[in-house]
Amino acid sequence: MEVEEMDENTWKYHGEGNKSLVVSHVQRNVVLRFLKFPPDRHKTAEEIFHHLQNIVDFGKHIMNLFLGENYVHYGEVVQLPLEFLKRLCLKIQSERPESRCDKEMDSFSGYALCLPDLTRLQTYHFVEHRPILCIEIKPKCGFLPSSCHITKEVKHKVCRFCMHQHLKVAKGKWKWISKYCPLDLFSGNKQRMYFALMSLLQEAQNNLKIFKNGELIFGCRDHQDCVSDLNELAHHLKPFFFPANGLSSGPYCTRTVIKELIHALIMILLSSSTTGTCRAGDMKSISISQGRSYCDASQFSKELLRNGNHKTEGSGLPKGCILYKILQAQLLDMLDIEGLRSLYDRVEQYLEEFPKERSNLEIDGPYNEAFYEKLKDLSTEDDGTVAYAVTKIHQYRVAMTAKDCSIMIALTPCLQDECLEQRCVVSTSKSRFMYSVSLLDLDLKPYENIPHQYERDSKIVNYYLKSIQSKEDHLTDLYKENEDCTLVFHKV
Ligand SMILES: O=P(O)(O)O[C@@H]1[C@@H](OP(=O)(O)O)[C@H](OP(=O)(O)O)[C@H](O)[C@H](OP(=O)(O)O)[C@H]1OP(=O)(O)O
Ligand SMILES: Nc1ncnc2c1ncn2[C@@H]1O[C@H](COP(=O)(O)OP(=O)(O)OP(=O)(O)O)[C@@H](O)[C@H]1O
Repeated sequence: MEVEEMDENTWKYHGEGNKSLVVSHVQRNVVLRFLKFPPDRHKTAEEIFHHLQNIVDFGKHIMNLFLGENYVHYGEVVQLPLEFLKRLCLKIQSERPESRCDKEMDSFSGYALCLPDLTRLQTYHFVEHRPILCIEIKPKCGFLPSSCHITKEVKHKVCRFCMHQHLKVAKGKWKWISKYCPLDLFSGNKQRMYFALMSLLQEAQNNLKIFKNGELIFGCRDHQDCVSDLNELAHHLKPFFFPANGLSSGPYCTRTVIKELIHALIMILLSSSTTGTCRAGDMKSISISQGRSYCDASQFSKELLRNGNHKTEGSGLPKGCILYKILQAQLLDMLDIEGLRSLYDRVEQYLEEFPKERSNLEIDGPYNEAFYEKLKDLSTEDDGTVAYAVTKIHQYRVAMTAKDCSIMIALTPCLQDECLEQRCVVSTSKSRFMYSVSLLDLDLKPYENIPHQYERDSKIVNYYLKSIQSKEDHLTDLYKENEDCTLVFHKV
């Protein structure tokens, strides 16, 4: 890092999640990503350096091979002056959403990750000063598990995202249940994908954000601080999608512009990149044919059923498109948390007896070629060994990472007659864009989280079953009340 960059005024608050906080440089296309911790649980500088280096290694040696080097930006660990960090931390504090302030940005260790600013185009750097849009999508888990270890039938029919919505709304995390269903987005069927993306625009939660020139113009920083006016969004998008024509404002314009955006996103999400190395090709494809390809709770499927159509089509994803790659990584969770829990207990028991073996089992890395090779073993025949359990745990953690990552799609208009390689260009009715696709938040999920995942899974499923049941009871009561009413009515 150059000394002049150590002025806190050249950095601004960009966003944060549950585990990290990001600031972006006001001129250069880079960001700093800091870890966050509860106030009383700070780690030593050495531990933080090791944690960040592990994040870089995991991106560089595992996710890079899995997903393709064009999509993965692992960055580097940088050391920063503590005085600068103290000032930066103070400067950005007032911009942080309240719901994220239960954790503090790590300004004590002096370490952070330096990454490219993914709201900017990653393919052509000569366009740095052009206006740019970036759409961030957190798609979540795109398949229904088919593991034989599953004890609740509903998990084979309703996806985790749709079930989780009920608990989130009950807890007050979000106000309304979203109509977005990840299975629609991952279906490869353009109609279903359109419905999924439109649903995200209607209820973005933390699954959709839109940035213009690096600034958030649509989406939620927080459940209490959401910018979600589609007319306002269309106003921002109009110059990008209809640069020359005087499409007037109003509901027709909003619909037209939003439609153009969604069509562009579908084309990009389904396009196959042929560039860059992606070693997942040497891994056997994992099929989801045993599980069904639609979710019973999806509004799209319900709508079809209501119209007498009993078959929800999935066209399948083209191999090589970003959604296909993410889905393949997610499918490494072959046993479901219910099947994994006993394997975790097996490893824990072993470690209790032989605590020094933890490093040999490579639970905390190193994330290298050998670790990648182990991920390729897709067998699910349990031979009762600790080695088998550890391999399945590694695969599960990679899958969970892919279930929680985000896609960044950056779009900038091509100039008239600008001749570019077609693979990075998307055409809409009245415009042409250069685009880049990147992935963020590819940190490996911790081993220690497994018991917590198990509990959360059963909480989500039980709450869903309970709320569906009480909805059914409510409908039965209503029906009975109506019957009573009818009787009274007849008497009169
Ligand atoms: O369990 P989920 O599906 O709710 O995912 C958590 C996310 O919630 P979401 O449902 O996307 O709103 C959650 O996101 P938010 O904090 O709710 O924005 C985190 O991404 C969390 O990951 P981590 O523990 O910080 O590494 C995520 O936890 P993991 O399960 O990925 O560990
Ligand atoms: N390299 C980047 N370029 C631009 N924006 C970024 C970058 N990295 C992160 N962000 C922004 O910061 C936000 C938080 O980052 P990130 O998702 O990595 O946090 P997290 O705490 O790890 O997330 P989670 O809550 O899923 O655990 C992202 O949603 C994204 O908008």
